[in-house]
Amino acid sequence: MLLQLDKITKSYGAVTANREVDFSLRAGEIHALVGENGAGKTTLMRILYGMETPTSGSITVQGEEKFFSSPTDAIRSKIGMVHQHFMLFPSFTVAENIVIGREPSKAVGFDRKEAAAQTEALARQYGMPVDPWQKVENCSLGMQQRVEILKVLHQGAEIIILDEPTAVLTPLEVKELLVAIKALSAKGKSFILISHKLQEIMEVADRITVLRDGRVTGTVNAEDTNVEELSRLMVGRDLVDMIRETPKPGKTVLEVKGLTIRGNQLNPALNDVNLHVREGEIVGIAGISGNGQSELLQAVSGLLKPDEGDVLLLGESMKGQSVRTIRERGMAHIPEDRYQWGVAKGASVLENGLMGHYRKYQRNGILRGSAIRKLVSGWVQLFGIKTGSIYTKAQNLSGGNLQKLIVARELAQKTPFLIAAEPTRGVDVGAMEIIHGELLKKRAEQGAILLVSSELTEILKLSDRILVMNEGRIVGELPAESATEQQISLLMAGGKAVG
Ligand SMILES: Nc1ncnc2c1ncn2[C@@H]1O[C@H](COP(=O)(O)OP(=O)(O)OP(=O)(O)O)[C@@H](O)[C@H]1O
Repeated sequence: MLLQLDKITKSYGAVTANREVDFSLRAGEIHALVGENGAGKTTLMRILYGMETPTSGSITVQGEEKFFSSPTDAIRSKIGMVHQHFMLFPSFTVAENIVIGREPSKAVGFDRKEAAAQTEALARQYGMPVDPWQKVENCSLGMQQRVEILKVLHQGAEIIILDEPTAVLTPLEVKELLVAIKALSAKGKSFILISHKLQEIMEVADRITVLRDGRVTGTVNAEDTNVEELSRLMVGRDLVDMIRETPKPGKTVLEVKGLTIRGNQLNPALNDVNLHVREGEIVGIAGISGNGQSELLQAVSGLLKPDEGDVLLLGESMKGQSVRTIRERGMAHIPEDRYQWGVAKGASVLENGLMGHYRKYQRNGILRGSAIRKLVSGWVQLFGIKTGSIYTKAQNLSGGNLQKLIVARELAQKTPFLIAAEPTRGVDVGAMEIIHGELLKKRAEQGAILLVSSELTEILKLSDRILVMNEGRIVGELPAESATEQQISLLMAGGKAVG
């Protein structure tokens, strides 16, 4: 046994994130940690990585009890962590990011060539190809993920914590990452893997520990369980398959005409994009991230001014209109990056619940306190948002619970048009079921939804029509009832549709 966590408890005031958690890791093992949003997975790993101090309990590494007061302590004990959000310096090269903190030096200053050589050697040794000289901001997300892992390997990690490592990767990048993790574990490295993607866990994990409400509800060998049993252990009930009613599309709500954005270093170009979404319809956009989906959504929501083309909402041109006006005319927006666009982290759950829509909840310039509190408390219940109270700061919510708050706020607006970008990123299987149900309810109420998701299963499950984007263009449209993952993947990669 390489690592043992004994009876770890962590309380934040009235909230207990971990309750007497026992967890162990063997050398060369891949041990998955699963559980509902807010179950306490990230907190437990932050404790192991020295970012938080446990209220009680102990950590033993290779038979020796340890007290970590910072990540530097944990790194010294050969523990590395790759966080949910990349922690790389975008303007630095791959090699610079990998050696940071342990930079090779020459007589005067930093030895770039040696850093690149070390990076190449590490990449070769562990079969994780990267380009040492490439700036991180120009790397694909898959490559960035490899850089994160190589960085902890460069620090000498034997135990590697991966917190939702596949959340932003394409299906191919996910496959490559899982293969790399397997290969590393065969070479003796041990992994703790947090993920909501139970299928992936079943593919790579040796053992799986389930957390619920901060407690361990069970540790099982992967070969003795299956996805259904895991879901049940996590959410405490069986999940039900949703019923999708036959679409009854009405009049056009959103029309995008010849939308063109000349690209620059930050934004890839958008080339003559045309699409429409009707009442009672979900139009899904599939594509490898970075192919113009973000720019399309930003242009539609008024965040980015296009060079050419127009966006019509309910028949009216939104050219030159502010985001506020577009929202007031009938748009709600679940943004793809919840931290950058979705919330103000230092504000409370209640304040975030109003954000962008507070004008609706005022009378004579004064916010209607009790009505607002009732409203936001209602969402907390409906979506099972785990929070100390509605006055808790958003930054203290777990990632998935923050996502549920944003989804609840935007769905509650009952607007004719909704942009749903990665609506279930980082949420657990139970919450995913609820969010999908709510999106379908909006469709049944004749709402028009533009869905962008890197999860093909989500696109296929929810969409009535599927558009595929590649290099800033719509390269294909497929009816959802006959589209297959293979067809979509081929189009996403720039191929032609078949069948
Ligand atoms: N600094 C903090 N202050 C107050 N409460 C916190 C703090 N950090 C975490 N929590 C609470 O502890 C609980 C566990 O959160 P944690 O982030 O560990 O969950 P998780 O299982 O990783 O969830 P997710 O799957 O959504 O990432 C949540 O209720 C969260 O709101």
